[in-house]
Amino acid sequence: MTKPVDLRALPLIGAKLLPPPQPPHLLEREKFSELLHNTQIPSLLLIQAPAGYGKTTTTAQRLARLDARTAWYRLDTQDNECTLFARYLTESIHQATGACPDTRELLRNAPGTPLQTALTALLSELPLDDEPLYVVLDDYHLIDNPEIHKGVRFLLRHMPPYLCLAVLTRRLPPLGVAQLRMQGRLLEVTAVNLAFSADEAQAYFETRQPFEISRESIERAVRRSEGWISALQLLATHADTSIVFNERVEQLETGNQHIFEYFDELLEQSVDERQKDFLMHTSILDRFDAPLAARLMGAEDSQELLHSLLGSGLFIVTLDSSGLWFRYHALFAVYLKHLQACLLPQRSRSLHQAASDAWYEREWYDAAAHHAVQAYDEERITRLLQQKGQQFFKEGRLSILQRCLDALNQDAIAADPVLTLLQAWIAQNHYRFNDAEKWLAAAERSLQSNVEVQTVESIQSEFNAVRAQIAMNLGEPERALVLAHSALAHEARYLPPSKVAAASVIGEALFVQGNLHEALEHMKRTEQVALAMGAHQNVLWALCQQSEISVAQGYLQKAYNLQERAFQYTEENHLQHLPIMEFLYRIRSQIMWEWHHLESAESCALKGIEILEAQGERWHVQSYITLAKVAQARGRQTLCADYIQKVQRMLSAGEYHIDWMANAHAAMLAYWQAAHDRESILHWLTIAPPYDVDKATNHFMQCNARNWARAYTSLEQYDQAESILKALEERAENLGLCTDENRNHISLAWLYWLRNDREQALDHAWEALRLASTTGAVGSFLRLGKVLINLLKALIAERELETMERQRAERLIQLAQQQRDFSRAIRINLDEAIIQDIIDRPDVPELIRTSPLTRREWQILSLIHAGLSNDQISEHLKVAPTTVKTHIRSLYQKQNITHRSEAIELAKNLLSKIQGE
Ligand SMILES: Nc1ncnc2c1ncn2[C@@H]1O[C@H](COP(=O)(O)OP(=O)(O)OP(=O)(O)O)[C@@H](O)[C@H]1O
Repeated sequence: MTKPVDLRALPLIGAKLLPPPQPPHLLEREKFSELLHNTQIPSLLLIQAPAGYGKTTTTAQRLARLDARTAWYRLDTQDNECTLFARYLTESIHQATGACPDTRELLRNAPGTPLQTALTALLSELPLDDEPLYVVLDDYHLIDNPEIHKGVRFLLRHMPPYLCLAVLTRRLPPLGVAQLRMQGRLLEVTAVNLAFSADEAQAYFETRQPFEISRESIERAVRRSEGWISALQLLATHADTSIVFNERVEQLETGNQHIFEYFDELLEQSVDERQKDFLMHTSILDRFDAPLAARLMGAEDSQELLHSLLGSGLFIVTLDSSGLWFRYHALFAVYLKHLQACLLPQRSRSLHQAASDAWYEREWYDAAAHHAVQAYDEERITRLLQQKGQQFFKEGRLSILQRCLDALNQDAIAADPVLTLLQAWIAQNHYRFNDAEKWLAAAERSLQSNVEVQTVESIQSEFNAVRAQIAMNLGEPERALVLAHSALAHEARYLPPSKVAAASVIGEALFVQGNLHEALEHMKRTEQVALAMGAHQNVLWALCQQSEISVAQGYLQKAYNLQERAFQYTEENHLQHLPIMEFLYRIRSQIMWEWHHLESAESCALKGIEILEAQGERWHVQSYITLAKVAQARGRQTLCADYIQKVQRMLSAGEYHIDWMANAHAAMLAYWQAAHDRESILHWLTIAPPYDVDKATNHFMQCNARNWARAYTSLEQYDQAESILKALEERAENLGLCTDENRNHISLAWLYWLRNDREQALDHAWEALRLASTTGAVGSFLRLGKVLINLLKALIAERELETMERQRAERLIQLAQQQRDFSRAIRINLDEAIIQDIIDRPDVPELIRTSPLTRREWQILSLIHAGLSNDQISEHLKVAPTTVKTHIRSLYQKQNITHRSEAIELAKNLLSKIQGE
């Protein structure tokens, strides 16, 4: 028999006392630059987060920046032996400070020394006052010996004030954390803090990937990984093109083998069979508390199991401050669902049924409906729809409504007017107009034989509300008006919000017919009725429509304010995830683009994509259009081309309203013009929707006709363009479509300028400038590209502009000058060899060698030296301005710089070496 190893006497492993090596693609994290100061030292720095969240890397990075004395101790399971723990601890402190030689000696000679004695000796040897000292206990979750916890508590009670114990752990250690928190001696960092933001992820990928990744993709990756760096790292390692990258991001939702394996190992190490059972049963839930878990498990001990799992450092997120509600981390949830489907497939249905009933009893009806759908349980779905379908509709919860209806038998729907109306509204909302009509007709047939004539009439009138909206969407406002009035003639017995919808159709019809004032008044009244009814969907719709009408009238600020009201309403009623929110974000992004607030325009478009993520790409067209426009304004040609391509693909694959098409075509034409792609413009003319200036009574018909004029102008067919624009202009002026007037004058100015008709060009430019004092238009001007500079310079020189107009013109010139043309976009490539050359020189500042800059940071330093502003750098490098800021902060931190002038000085010094000055 072999003798058991005496752990107390084992030699110490030197590597356990070394700070971890820095990863090769280390990202400086600005948000931690304020963490810890040598002046204010907490007793305990607790960094607690699940595996792979960056606890070790972030701590090591921050302590290195602080340049403080650090005793690093990486624990493993062997360190549960008390003396071994005391020896390593003493050794690490000794190596960092030279202190505690006697304790070190004592432990070497008497390995059986009790922990308490050893720690007392260690504390007695530490001076009472000294420079800050950080003692890091990394992977502390591996310690489960209560004696050691007791020893650490002892240490925390008696250690000198300059000493900070940094405990890095996956789970909460029993170290009297609550008391330290109350005493103000604790500093906590959690998974929420450690998670990478989209900006950080973008900076991280930019240093790693040679290809361009869209912000959309980055945000999706961060959303799905919840900023978990290990998953982001995996994406970076396993993708060599942007297409593969995007595929990997998609996989985060369906399941990635490497991540599954990672979680397999984690479960193997940290949970027992009973805990695993808990995970399997609750995996189907989007959120849970202990009673819900108990209900699904049918077990008494679920409270204890939950408690033990929370203590095991798994990927479980606490949802509220009461600490009663939890959910699984998004990627862990994907994994658990997969495991559940493999291990307990036969239980799936009954688990979902139990969950549906439990939620129903708690009056969380959409969760109840969700699980009823997952269980394919028609009975439960029907019961829920009959009781709550109207409420879902009123509150705009259309996604769950749709999933319920999709799971039902068609005859059951046709026999029920409420279900039919719900189904028809959903179909119309998805632009499946024929389907909607089929549902209505089927119900009419089915009901005719079963109910009285009067009832049939009133049902038909309610059905006409849907038909009115369909007619509206098909571009038939006259028919829409007739149907809407017929819907308003009867009480809405089955689905009261239908009547509000019919009323808003009348407003929409008036709007597209060019009766802006009347339309606005109508929409205001509709909003009031919807508010009184608590019909959220209709309230938001009415507000968005008022915003659209205000935009058409040229009052963009008023439209913005209306949108603010809608956002506020959303917040008050917790409606942030309703599909209609995409509409609100979309119209907000359009105003932001027009005002040249590109970052906001981009983030609103991305928000729209996020909201409709589950509905499929078809619904992202409008967001993609904005993203293409933003990319063009930033001079990012590849990205713009990608979005334009996507939009084209989607337009050719499905049918879209002329409003969407005209908007898309405008972006496409602007792109082709900037890319000097005459062929695409010529081709577009062969497939473009026909225009009719007489019908250009609204923004989309105006836009469509203007697109023709744009195309003709780009192709130097000026006469055709002129006749369209002149007729459009007259129509817009008569109807008070001021934003269109503004855009028409810009187009006319451009046209005449190209045709060398200077006087007319300046007349229209001046008029456009005047109108811009109401609209605030910027984006529509900048779309002209560099031509705008000469045009406006001539205007300032040759006409007597009022002060405000001149200032506006000057601002536009400035923006146009900063704007990058596609063809002129500059990419600066600093050669690796040259950088190495600089670093190798003996006369470079020490920090350049000890805190190496990334390639991107070198580029940015050289651009700062060249005198570019942050915005210009972002344009040059084709990255977001926030990314530039992140790089600059990191650069400053590394080189201990506080002002731009110092950066310029450093760059001058370094770059002069390669330039041989
Ligand atoms: N700022 C960063 N820049 C680049 N990579 C990082 C950064 N932070 C963490 N990483 C990478 O993420 C991975 C996980 O980081 P780390 O080991 O620090 O996590 P941890 O939370 O300490 O994990 P564990 O619980 O397993 O100890 C590592 O591969 C690390 O290199």
